[in-house]
Amino acid sequence: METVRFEELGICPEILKAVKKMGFEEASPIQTQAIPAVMEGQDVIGQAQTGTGKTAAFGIPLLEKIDPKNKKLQAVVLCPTRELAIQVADEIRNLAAYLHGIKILPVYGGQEIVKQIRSLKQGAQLVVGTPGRVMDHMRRRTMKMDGVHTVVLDEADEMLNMGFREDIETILEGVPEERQTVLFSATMPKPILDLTKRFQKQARIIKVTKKELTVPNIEQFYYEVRPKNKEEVLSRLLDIYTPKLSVVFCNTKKQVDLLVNGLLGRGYFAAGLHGDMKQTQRDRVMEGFRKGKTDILVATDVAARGIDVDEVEAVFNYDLPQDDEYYVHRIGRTGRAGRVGRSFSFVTGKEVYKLREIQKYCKTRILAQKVPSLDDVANTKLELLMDRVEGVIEEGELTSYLNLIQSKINESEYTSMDMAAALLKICFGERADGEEEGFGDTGAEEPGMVRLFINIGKKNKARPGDILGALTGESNIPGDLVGTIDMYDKYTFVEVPESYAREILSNMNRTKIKGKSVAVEPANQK
Ligand SMILES: Nc1ncnc2c1ncn2[C@@H]1O[C@H](COP(=O)(O)OP(=O)(O)OP(=O)(O)O)[C@@H](O)[C@H]1O
Ligand SMILES: [Mg+2]
Repeated sequence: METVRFEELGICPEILKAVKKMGFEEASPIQTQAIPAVMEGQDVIGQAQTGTGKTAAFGIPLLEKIDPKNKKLQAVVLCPTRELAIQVADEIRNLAAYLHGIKILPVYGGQEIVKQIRSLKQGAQLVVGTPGRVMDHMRRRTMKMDGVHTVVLDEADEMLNMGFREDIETILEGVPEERQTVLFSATMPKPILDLTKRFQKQARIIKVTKKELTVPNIEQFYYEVRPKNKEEVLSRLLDIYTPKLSVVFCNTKKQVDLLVNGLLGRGYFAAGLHGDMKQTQRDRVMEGFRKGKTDILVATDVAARGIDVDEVEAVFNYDLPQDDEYYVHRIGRTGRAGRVGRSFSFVTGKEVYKLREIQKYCKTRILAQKVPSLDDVANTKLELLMDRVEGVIEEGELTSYLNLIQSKINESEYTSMDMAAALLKICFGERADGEEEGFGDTGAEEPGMVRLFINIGKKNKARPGDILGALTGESNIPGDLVGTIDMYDKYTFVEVPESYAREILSNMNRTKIKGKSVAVEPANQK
């Protein structure tokens, strides 16, 4: 089905104005089909790929159906995670920017209930919430469901899955039976679809049919990786593809914490998100990620569904997801609203069979890739640096530098080529004309260890013993835990347990070895 203009969908001028302001030019296929159907009052099951605007597909007709003069609660959207509830409420609020008298409120666990009750008392007509908290408010009678005419289950298959099903039943029992019930998701497994009859009346299935479940504008790759090498491979891919923002999915909270520490130790801006964190901390992490202060979000499946952050250019399955559907949702955090994206999945041993199964389920191609070598990484870094050089030349304003070079050339035998090459070598320290083939590679061999680069200065005659002394003295790290100390010319590397890496990084810059200040940085710094 062709896309159409929003003007053709019978939407009120206020919402049309908001849609324009949000930069939507035409309605997506799911919006084209679902908006009129939901506006008419039909029960709908809407299935369309990730990032294709399902939120507005139910958000717009919901707003059309809310009577601003009636201050009672009229519609409820249920979402599986707190972050998604906040996001969906925000998107609907944007759509309602020019409508007066409609109050939209997100309610979710972990947020102060007293504050929520106060807001609810002021009369919200649309609540976007997580099931647990909504049930809580229903029990307290702070959410009265007798005026609710529409219920939306976003990520419906997840909401009707075992973990949420009972809660959803309880909530729907509290809502008048003549309600409209609307379900949306990018995936709708058959067993769940069979279940929907219990909640809906003659539901109309609107499926934006596509051969594949995943979005075609996501390039999908996989790598066969040994578990202990995953972190190293991840950093190489980050360095080579330099995604603006990325999401890395792990299967356990513990792995999330471990990986965040590892990435921080390597000099990346990473933050973790999982269910054991306090809500205030979760909110802070999401805010930092949305603003681009953190460029790598390491998360469990709490971030797999619905989360919409424009600039996510890569998704990593650090661990392969347990369910096929989750693969679709996880990689769908990139390539949204027509943008391009890439996904990288790590498989170990027999998981390669699991990957084939995922491929079959999604009807997509996931291409096998060779793990990039350190040389590949170095070449990319050099290319990026050269791009920057070009940019700076284009910008101009180089006169004072040109004069400096000219005078240096006049007083020596060097050519400008020599100077440029030398400057590049200084900027690009580690490469040293390729003589250290595979150099630093061993850093990945020792699990749990982080490689740090210590610049002890040219004239410092420090020996490994001195460095070890300073390291252990400053950071309380037991001497026997320090791995190799490699000294190459004036470069010194140490391997230390990642749990100490951060401490060392913050302490060592204030440390002196043999009376000279030293600088420490992660060896693989971007
Ligand atoms: N018609 C449109 N034109 C351009 N952008 C749109 C349009 N509709 C929605 N968007 C934007 O596209 C992005 C993705 O939308 P949304 O989050 O609703 O996707 P979704 O289909 O719910 O995906 P998921 O299955 O991952 O939840 C959002 O940033 C949204 O603002
Ligand atoms: Mg969504």
